[in-house]
Parts: sequence; C-alpha cells; structure tokens
Amino acid sequence: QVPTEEVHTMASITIPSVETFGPNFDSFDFAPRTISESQTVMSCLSMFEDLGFISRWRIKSETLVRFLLMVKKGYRNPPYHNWMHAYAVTHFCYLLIKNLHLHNYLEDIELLALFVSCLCHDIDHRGTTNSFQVQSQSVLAALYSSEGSVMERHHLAQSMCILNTEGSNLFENLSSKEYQTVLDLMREIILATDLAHHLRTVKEQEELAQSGAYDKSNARDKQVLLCLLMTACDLSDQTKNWNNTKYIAALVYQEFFSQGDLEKALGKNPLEMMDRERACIPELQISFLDNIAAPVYKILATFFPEAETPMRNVEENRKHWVHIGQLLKRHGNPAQAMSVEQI
Ligand SMILES: Cc1nc2ccc(C(=O)NCC(C)C)cc2n2c(-c3cc(OC(C)(C)C)ccc3Cl)nnc12
Ligand SMILES: [Mg+2]
Ligand SMILES: [Zn+2]
Repeated sequence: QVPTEEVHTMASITIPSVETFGPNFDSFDFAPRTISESQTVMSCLSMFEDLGFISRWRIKSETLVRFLLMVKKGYRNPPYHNWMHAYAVTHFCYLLIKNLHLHNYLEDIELLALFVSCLCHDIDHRGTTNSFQVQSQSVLAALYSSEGSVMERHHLAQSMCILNTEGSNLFENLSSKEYQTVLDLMREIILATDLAHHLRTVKEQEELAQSGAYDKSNARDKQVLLCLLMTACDLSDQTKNWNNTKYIAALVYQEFFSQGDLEKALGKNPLEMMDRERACIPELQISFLDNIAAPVYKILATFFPEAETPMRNVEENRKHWVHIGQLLKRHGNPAQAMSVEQI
C-alpha cells in the first residue's frame, strides 16, 4: 500500500517532445493555429520543457499544468482576443528564442518573463479597445483610466492573481530577488502591449537596431528590445501564410465591427475601421501593415538577420491585400463594405 502523498507526487506528467506537434514546429513558417485547441496546453508544456525552463527554474509539472489551465480559463471568447491568440503569440516567442539565440542579448530570467507574458498578455480581454472602456465608462476604466493602458493593466492584474494562487505559482521556486525581477519584467512587458505605448517606442527600437550598438549590460537597451520582441509576438499572425492572414482579418474585424455596433447603440460614432457600413478591409489592412506591422519585422530583421522570413511573409501578405483591393474595385462596388465572409 503506497502512502497517499507518494502516489500524489508519483503522478508525474509525461511531457511529449515538440516534434510531436509537427516536424517544423520550430520554424518561422509553422502556423500555430493549425494545432487544435485541445492540444495547446500539452504543446505549451513541451515548449517549456524544450526551452529548458522546467529544470532551470525548478518548475513542478503539476504547478505548470495548473498555471496553464488557469491562464487558458482566464481568456474569454471574443472572435480574436481569445486563448488561441495567446497561444499563437506564445508560439512565436518560442520561435524567437529557438531561432535568434536570444540568450546572447537577454538574461535567462528576461526570456522566461517574455515567454510567460505572451501567455498572459491579453487575459480576460472583452474584445473592445481601451478607448471603448473609457467611452462606455466600464468598471475597468473606473479602475485604471487615470493611469492609461486600461486593458493592459487588467491583463497584468489577472496574471498576478493567478501567480498568487496556491498551486499555480509558476515562480514558487525562484529566489525572492528573482521573483521580484520576473514580476517587474512581466509588468513592463504586458504594459508595453498597449498600441499607444508601442507607437511611442518604435522609433527608439529602430534607432537601436540601426545603431548596431546594442549593449546587453544596458538596462534601457534590454527594455527596448523586450518591447520589440513582445510586439513582434503579438502581431505574428501577419508573418504566416496568406490563409492565416485572411482568417485573422476576419476575426479582427468581427471584433471591431461588434464594438462599432455597440458604439452606435451608445449614440457614438465609431472609427471607420470599426464601422461595418464604412470599413474597406483591404485598404485598412494595407495601412495597418504599412504603419504598424511591417516596421516591427523590418526592425527585428535589422537586429537579427535570421528573422528575414517573417519580414518577407508580411511583404507577401501585403501583396495579397493589394490584389484583393483591385478585385474589389474592378468587380465590387467600392462603396459597399466587403462582408467578412467574402474575404
Ligand atoms: C490584423 C490586425 N489588424 C489591425 C487593424 C487595426 C488595428 C488598430 O488597432 N488600429 C488602430 C489605429 C489607431 C492604428 C489593429 C490591428 N491588429 C492587431 C492589434 C494590435 C495591437 O497592438 C500592438 C500589438 C501593440 C500593435 C492592439 C490591438 C490589435 Cl487588434 N492585431 N492584429 C491586427
Ligand atoms: Mg492586448
Ligand atoms: Zn495580443
């Protein structure tokens, strides 16, 4: 008769190797959304193992499983900002660590913080923007609007709650100094996922990349790089095949148009990109790629020549949008908003 606590600790989990999820799971061309949602938690276990995080940070496998299940449960089901977005973002972080040899640029604890931040960065997202929180006078706006980055502060707060819950504290075996450091890093990284923050720092990221003077001992340089890497993960759906890009646009505009409908119901005028009567998706996506996404991957490729593939794929996807736009002009009535299903 084995004593109960021994049986409990003996119930260790067998973590499959990453190859289980596909021969090119660690290539930039791998599309993580081809993994079925039922396999995502297991594949996160495999990524933690493959990155050496489990042994390096003495993470107990049952704690890791509980943490992952709590994080996954923490996501709601809007069309785009759901668990599968977090999973896709986290997979791109895995690709960056594996393909760009980031340990030459960042400390181990910074890579751990980046990877865990990807999992948590949009927890409990409602599919609406920061300005909608303020406009609709939501509870989250009441809590955080004076500091700005309303949603991002909420994502951070939710993440801290999970880490503070007995049995799902991923960092339970870190020293108190390491523990403080990893939480400070998660705060910086998750708050950096606010688009407004990104638009304020992208110039500095470009200058640092072009200077070729990145200094691993310079705290500011490391912070700027971490923000670039987080945004590159957050937008990584744009670096995959055209089918993926098309699918993502359908999800993002379902979310945007629902917010636009809510704003109209509140007697407000939505932005054109949120107004299903006015939005022209190919046009909007070309300007999103030109103004937001493409510059991120150009800067990334300037830092890391190995990151050429994602940058090329974004350029490829832009060409598809131009072609769709021409088709629409030639055959459709440009004034009529293209229905999401037609994409
Ligand atoms: C396919 C795709 N189209 C988008 C089209 C427009 C916009 C948008 O917000 N335009 C506002 C104007 C003022 C520029 C975002 C889009 N977008 C994002 C996204 C990125 C975000 O912020 C980071 C990650 C920091 C860049 C935050 C939220 C979102 Cl939804 N992810 N995928 C997409
Ligand atoms: Mg976000
Ligand atoms: Zn996100």
